[in-house]
Amino acid sequence: MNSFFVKPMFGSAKAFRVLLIAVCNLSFIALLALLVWQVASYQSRQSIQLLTERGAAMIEQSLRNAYTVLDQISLAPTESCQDIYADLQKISAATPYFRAIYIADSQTQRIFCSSAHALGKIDSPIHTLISDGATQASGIAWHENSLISDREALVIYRKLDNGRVLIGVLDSQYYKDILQLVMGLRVKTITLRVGHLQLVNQGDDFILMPLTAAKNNSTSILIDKLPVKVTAQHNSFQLRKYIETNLPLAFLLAILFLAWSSRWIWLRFGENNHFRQQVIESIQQQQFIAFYQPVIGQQNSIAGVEILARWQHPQHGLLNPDLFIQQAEAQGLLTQIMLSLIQCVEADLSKKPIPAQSRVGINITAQQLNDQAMLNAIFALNAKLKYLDYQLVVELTEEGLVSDPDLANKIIQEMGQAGIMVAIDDFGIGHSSLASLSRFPFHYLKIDKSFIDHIVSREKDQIIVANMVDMARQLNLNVVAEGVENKDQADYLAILGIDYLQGFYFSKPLPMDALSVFQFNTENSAKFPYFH
Ligand SMILES: Nc1nc2c(ncn2[C@@H]2O[C@H](COP(=O)(O)O[C@H]3[C@@H](O)[C@H](n4cnc5c(=O)[nH]c(N)nc54)O[C@@H]3COP(=O)(O)O)[C@@H](O)[C@H]2O)c(=O)[nH]1
Repeated sequence: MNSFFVKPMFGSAKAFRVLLIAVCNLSFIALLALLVWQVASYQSRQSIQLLTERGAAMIEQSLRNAYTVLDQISLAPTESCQDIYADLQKISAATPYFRAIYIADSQTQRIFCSSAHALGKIDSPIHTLISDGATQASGIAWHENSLISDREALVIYRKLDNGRVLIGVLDSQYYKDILQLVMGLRVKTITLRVGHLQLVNQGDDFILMPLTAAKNNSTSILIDKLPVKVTAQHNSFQLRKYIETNLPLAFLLAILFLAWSSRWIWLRFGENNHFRQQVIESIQQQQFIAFYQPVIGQQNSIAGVEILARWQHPQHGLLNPDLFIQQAEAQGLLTQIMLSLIQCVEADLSKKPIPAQSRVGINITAQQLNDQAMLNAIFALNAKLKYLDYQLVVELTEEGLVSDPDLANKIIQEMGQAGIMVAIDDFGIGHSSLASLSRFPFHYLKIDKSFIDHIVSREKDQIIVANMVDMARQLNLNVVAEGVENKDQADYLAILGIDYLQGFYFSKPLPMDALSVFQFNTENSAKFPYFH
């Protein structure tokens, strides 16, 4: 089966986590890209808006100035062109964006005076400059040529009460320069719309053309009280520039997010975290329960039990401690499990399911000797068991005792003083079993199953076990043989004079219900007697 589909017992498969990280991070990158695009578009729009407003403000300022200039010219109705020609020339020359000033008569619809013609004399229909013939009080419009040149010009006029019409021809170059300077390369198309015509940039130059609909991605500013609109169409170059500006920050964000989210997903859906969460939930739901393996004594009856933890897992069923004790200890969860287990044991044993004065063995790791909460629980359990007339036996393996022998010694002594017996578990397989025996004040010695497995057939094991028993006698220690699986082993060990036997031949570890009805001489147990 594809490993992707194989769900580990605790946590998700690596392939699943990698896929989750990839999906999550790709989605984030897509979102980030969209965000960068949106921010850059916004910034670009804002900058174009600002530029357009600035350009429109400059154009408005110049147009208002131009009207003010026209308004300064006072014309008596009878004044002839010769009388005012010099003034017209002076005003026109002094105002930078004026190309010429003309005077027309609205009655005759003729232009009769010009600052740009010799002696001011001109005779031209008013329509050559003002298409509506000055029917309004004032106006402004693009004109494809002025009367002086064939270059386009912006024409403004003011109709006076006396029937004269003052016409200002403004240099289009001036407006082109404003637009070019203010907006330059930053916009794609710049349009100065006046009346029915618009001045539009094309390449480096501007052309006059009929109005077209403004593009979607453009910004327009209408100048107050004038039919003049400045429109700028956004430039993709500008957008790209803002995208590039935002990229370093986006890149940094992406790196931070990718690192953080990958780690989070890995841990959150990883075995350790999953395991931790499940353990915590299971403790709350009291899913750590105690099984009890009977220990058979010389009277061929239950002399005691060993408490063995089981995890009643909601998905995986009943789990043996090999599947969780080590991992729990590595994650600092073992003591919490043990505290929960002890609660279960106290409740179970309060029903007195085994004979009075039975030994009740509990396994604790050497590391837990450093754990005050664990020690407190052990001393409290001892008090409760004493009250129930049971004897607590703490089973320790030698590995770890040696890491801090002084502390271990102190605690074992304190336990002894409190009436707790201490057994050295799995005796004989460690590096320094004998040294441990000499160093620590044990009460029990539990011979490891590996010496019992071949006790009937292997002479060396027979010699070793016989010497262990002999040594234990001399050291005044009780001896338990672990892992007795058949009658031959049990018979052999009984003859050797072992105090207690424990193993599947007598009984597997049992839940409390089964333990309370367990009978040593029923069909599920070995025949008795073993001890002669
Ligand atoms: N710190 C703690 N350690 C604990 C606790 N509960 C159990 N353990 C340790 O987990 C190891 C595995 O325990 P378990 O799967 O319960 O196995 C025990 C017996 O079922 C097994 N056994 C007993 N007799 C026989 C037998 O005849 N044949 C056979 N194949 N197995 C047998 O041995 C285990 C008990 O061993 P020991 O502790 O050395 O007496 C085990 O190391 C437990 O110590 C806990 O609460 N805390």
